[in-house]
Amino acid sequence: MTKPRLAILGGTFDPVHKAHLACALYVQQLLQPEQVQLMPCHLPAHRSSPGVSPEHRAAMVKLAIAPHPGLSLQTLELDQHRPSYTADSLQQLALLYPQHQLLFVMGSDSLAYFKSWKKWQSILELSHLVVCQRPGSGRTDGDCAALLDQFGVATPKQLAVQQSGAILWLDNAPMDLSASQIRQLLQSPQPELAAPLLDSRVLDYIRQHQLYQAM
Ligand SMILES: Nc1ncnc2c1ncn2[C@@H]1O[C@H](COP(=O)(O)OP(=O)(O)OP(=O)(O)O)[C@@H](O)[C@H]1O
Ligand SMILES: O=C(O)c1ccc[n+]([C@@H]2O[C@H](COP(=O)([O-])O)[C@@H](O)[C@H]2O)c1
Repeated sequence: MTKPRLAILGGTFDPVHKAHLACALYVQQLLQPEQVQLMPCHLPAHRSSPGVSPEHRAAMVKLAIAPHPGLSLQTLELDQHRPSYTADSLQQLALLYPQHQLLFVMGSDSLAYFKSWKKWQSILELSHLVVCQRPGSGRTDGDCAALLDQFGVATPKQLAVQQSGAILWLDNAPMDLSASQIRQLLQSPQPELAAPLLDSRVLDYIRQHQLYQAM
């Protein structure tokens, strides 16, 4: 019998935007995990601190996923007040969900520097990687080529055959947007340009709490 799946989309979500949601929904539809959990990191290990608090980032994720059954918030990293490392989080998730197959979801820009992540080999021992295409990061960029050579490019069916260690390169339509672009727009003289890139509830929350404002 095939195992139930749990997909995890890790991120800073500063703020969560429409490409995150599109990616999560694409994975949900294609791979039918029991849930796609959006897991905000507490302190990213690899970049400067987020613009807003973990509480605000989590609240925005909750609002963005509210209309989508099957998408949920995973607070494991937020609950631990320390830098977040994916290998450690997946280790904990494997204990919490011993019956499940874990799928770690990322954008192709993340795969491009995956070999610099802490214990990246153990991530592939604990989960499959599901890679959502992002403009500017193709199969030959950064670490992608070497990883796809070493681990192969899996099909959705192949994910069922092995418990972990496969890389699935999705055929999603790439979406050219980022949280940094949104933060910049929100601080620009035309903050309304950020509106189409965000779920409307998230935009309302940002306005209500006066987040990402120009200093
Ligand atoms: N437009 C996108 N297409 C595909 N994947 C994306 C896109 N935006 C973000 N992701 C992926 O979602 C995950 C979380 O991303 P993150 O929260 O850092 O958002 P971001 O838009 O990349 O933020 P920033 O611009 O601040 O770096 C990462 O794996 C990232 O690659
Ligand atoms: O564990 C690591 O070494 C590591 C290094 C870089 C990124 N990550 C994770 O990758 C996810 C996306 O990161 P980011 O910066 O695009 O938000 C997020 O869950 C991070 O915790 C993890």
